[in-house]
This record gives sequence, C-alpha cells and structure tokens, in this order.
Amino acid sequence: MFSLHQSPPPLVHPDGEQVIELIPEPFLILDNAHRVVAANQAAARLLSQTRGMLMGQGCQELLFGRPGPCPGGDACPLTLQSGAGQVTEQRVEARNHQGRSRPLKIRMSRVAGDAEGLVGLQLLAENGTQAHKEKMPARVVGRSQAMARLMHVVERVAPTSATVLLLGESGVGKERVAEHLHRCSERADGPLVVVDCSALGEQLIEAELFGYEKGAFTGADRRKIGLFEAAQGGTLFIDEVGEMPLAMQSKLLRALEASRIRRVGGTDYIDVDARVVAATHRDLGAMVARGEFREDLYYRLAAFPVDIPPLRERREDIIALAEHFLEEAGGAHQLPLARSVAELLTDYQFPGNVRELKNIIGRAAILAGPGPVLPEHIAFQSRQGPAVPSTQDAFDVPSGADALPFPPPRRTRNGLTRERIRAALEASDGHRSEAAQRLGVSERTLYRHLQRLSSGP
Ligand SMILES: Nc1ncnc2c1ncn2[C@@H]1O[C@H](COP(=O)(O)OP(=O)(O)OP(=O)(O)O)[C@@H](O)[C@H]1O
Repeated sequence: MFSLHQSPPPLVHPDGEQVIELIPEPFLILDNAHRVVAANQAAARLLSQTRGMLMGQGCQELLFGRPGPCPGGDACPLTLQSGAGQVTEQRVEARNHQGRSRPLKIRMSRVAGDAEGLVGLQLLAENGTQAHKEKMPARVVGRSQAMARLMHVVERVAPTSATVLLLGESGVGKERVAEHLHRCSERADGPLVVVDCSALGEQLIEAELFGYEKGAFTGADRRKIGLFEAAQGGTLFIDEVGEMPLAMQSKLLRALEASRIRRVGGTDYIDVDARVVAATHRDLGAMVARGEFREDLYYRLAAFPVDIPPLRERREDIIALAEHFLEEAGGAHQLPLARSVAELLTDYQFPGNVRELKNIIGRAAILAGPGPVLPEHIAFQSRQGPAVPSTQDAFDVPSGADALPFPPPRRTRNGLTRERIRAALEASDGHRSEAAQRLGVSERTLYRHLQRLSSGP
C-alpha cells in the first residue's frame, strides 16, 4: 500500500493519471496554485465527482464547493509544511457543491524532485465510509489554455452584477458555462432559470418572461409568474437571444434598464432582482447591421461578452471530456482510453462540438459493454473526415467554392447541410430527437436549422 510517508511515485507526466490509479487510496495531485492536476478513481468516488470534473478545481472548490483561485495565506484550507516530503495531516469539514458537509482527513506532502511545487493529497473519509451518491454538480471540464483563460474570466465576472453574453457555436457548452457562472456568483443559493428564445414565439416569450394576469388573453385562466420573477435573487439565462423577435427585444431592454417588469395584462410594475446571462450562436453585430437586432439591446447585453471556442480549437480538452463522459455513462472501468481511440478522437473536427463528443462516447460505452472502448465503437456523427486545419468555422462554404460550376450546398453553422439533415431524419424514421443525436446537435438546434433551411432556397 502506498503511503505518503514514502516518497510518492512520479505522478504527473503525460501518463500521470495511470500511475496515480495504482494508488488504492483516494489520491489527488495539486499544482502550486492548488489546482487539481491528477486524481485517481478512488478520490473521484469519495468526492462523488468524475475525474474530469475534479481536474482544474482549486483547493477552495475541492473542499468547500466554492469555485475560484486559492485565497492564499491563512484563508487557504490547506496548511502545508514547507519542506518536500514532510507530511501534514489535517481534518476539514468538506462541503460539496450541494452544500452537504462531510468530515475528511487529509494527508498532504509536497512532491519532491522534478515535480517540485506539486502537492500530493491523500483523502480519508473520517467515518471510514464511502461517499454516498449525490447528484453531480455541473462542472466545466477542460484543461486547455483557452478553457483555463475562459474560466478565469468567468470566475472574475461572476461575483459582479454585469450582464454577460456567452458566444459560441451550438454545443460548445454555453449553457454549461452559464451554470458555472451562476454557481460562482453570490447568487449561487438562488435559482438559475433558463429560457430558450428559439423554442418560443413572440407572444409566448413575453408571457414566459414577464408572466400574465388572469384574463390577459384567451386561456389565461389564472395569474402566472414569469421567469424574470422566478429568477428573483438568482440568475436568468436567456438562451438563443438572437432569435428573440424585435418587438420583444425592446421590452427586454426596458426590463433590464429599469429592473422591473409588468405582467401581460397587468398594470403594476414589479421590481425584479435577477442577474441576466444571455447566449447566442449568432453574430449579433452582423444582425444589428442588418436591422435584425436592436443596437441598444446589443450594447446592453454585450457589456461583457465571453467567447467559448469550438472544440476543434481546443483539442487538448477532447480526451478529458471524453473520459468525463465515459465515467458519466458508467464506463469508469473502461478508463483510461486506449491510445488508438484517443488518436481517433483528437483527429476529428467535431462540427457538433462537445455535444457531439458526448453522444459519441455515450454510444461507445454501450457498444463496448464490460470490455474496453475500441476504435470500432467510435462512430462519428457527421461524415466529415479527420481534421482539416481551419480557423474559420464550418459555417463557411468550403474554400474555393467560388470556382465551383454550381452553387455550394447551403450550410449552417454546424456544417449541417440540407442533405445531412435529410439523411439523418431518414435514418431515424423521421424522429427528430434521434436525428439530432446522429447529427450531434440538440433537438432545438435541429428544429432551428429545419426552419431556416425551409425558409431559404
Ligand atoms: N466543458 C464541458 N464540461 C462538461 N460538459 C460539457 C462541457 N461543455 C459542454 N458540455 C455538455 O455538452 C452538452 C452541450 O452543452 P451545452 O448545452 O452547454 O451547449 P450550448 O452551447 O448551450 O448548446 P446550444 O447552442 O445548442 O444550446 C451538454 O450536455 C453539456 O452538459
């Protein structure tokens, strides 16, 4: 049995997670900023998280469920002896993201040698019992520099009251980032309310956002509280804000400016205290230029824009995400992924971004059963082959398209052509949810594309 009183094995290396897996006790490695850089399966089980979720968590988040950097000094929950190899033991009342606390004993030491600065943590549940299964908190998995920068920005803006606009292709994780932002804010104990503008018509959006009074319209047989009010003290996440009809945009702007709303059919104003986070995959600036989006609302929403890069521009995240999804799908025993599978995944473009990867892994976990995941279990959802270097996204027609003797296929932001959508629907016997899965997009994204394609040539 490995003990912290011995010198730890060379733990962090490209193969580090495999080495750490040899330690039977729950074990974590933190870097000198106290962020998790490796965790074994036993630690993930003890903390009721996946290893992917643990990666990158800071000491505060790990022990007290509060995201953010190490506060340093006495505020840091880890009281370490300075010398390499010296072991410190400490008891903490660890609190997870759901606010549940659990006594934990931690043995810590600095890792000596090449890996100086790293901290090894051995975790012992105080009552000796294993963690009970709890709903996993939504965590943003990703170890790339781009994601580290993004998380830094999100964690800086979270405690403020700024309106944040999340930008990125479909499936990149905008909603997941919004959840994280809410969790890092002082409103974390309040509600996070989501409204998807692409799924609602103009009148419905107003009734959903602001609520209505009894008798406001046919069918309004009782008063209904709107989502702005439901988000009181919390966060209102307005997804696909680019799909919001113009008339509704001015009402939203007024609500944002005045922090008060009026229910449909009502006369009184109601004060609302909801922090607004909006998201879109559309180019709002271009929509403003075309007169499709109100300029004043654009500037109000874009007070703090945050770009979430597509997965193909942060390939370092692919394996961490794939392993996270495999664990989520109950495939922890199938970890780590075979090199051949990892190569297959990292060579692919992922037009459907993280959502597509999640679907691919979910399917592979089922096909692999109790055995390891093999390349033949990986079925890409688009027929797009291995990576083509690209800084532009799949939104654009292929380069050289001008020279084609016929018009290029009408493409959408996900690289979804009419032909791909038709093929997916045919293969799914017209079932939209299944077709969306095949294409690696959400059902509502597919619905949006169907509407767009049916309105164009
Ligand atoms: N960094 C991440 N870590 C863990 N899971 C993620 C991450 N990014 C995305 N996901 C998962 O991938 C799926 C798609 O993410 P999400 O719904 O947040 O994307 P989106 O950009 O909001 O998509 P859309 O534009 O279609 O609404 C979800 O199941 C989400 O939980």
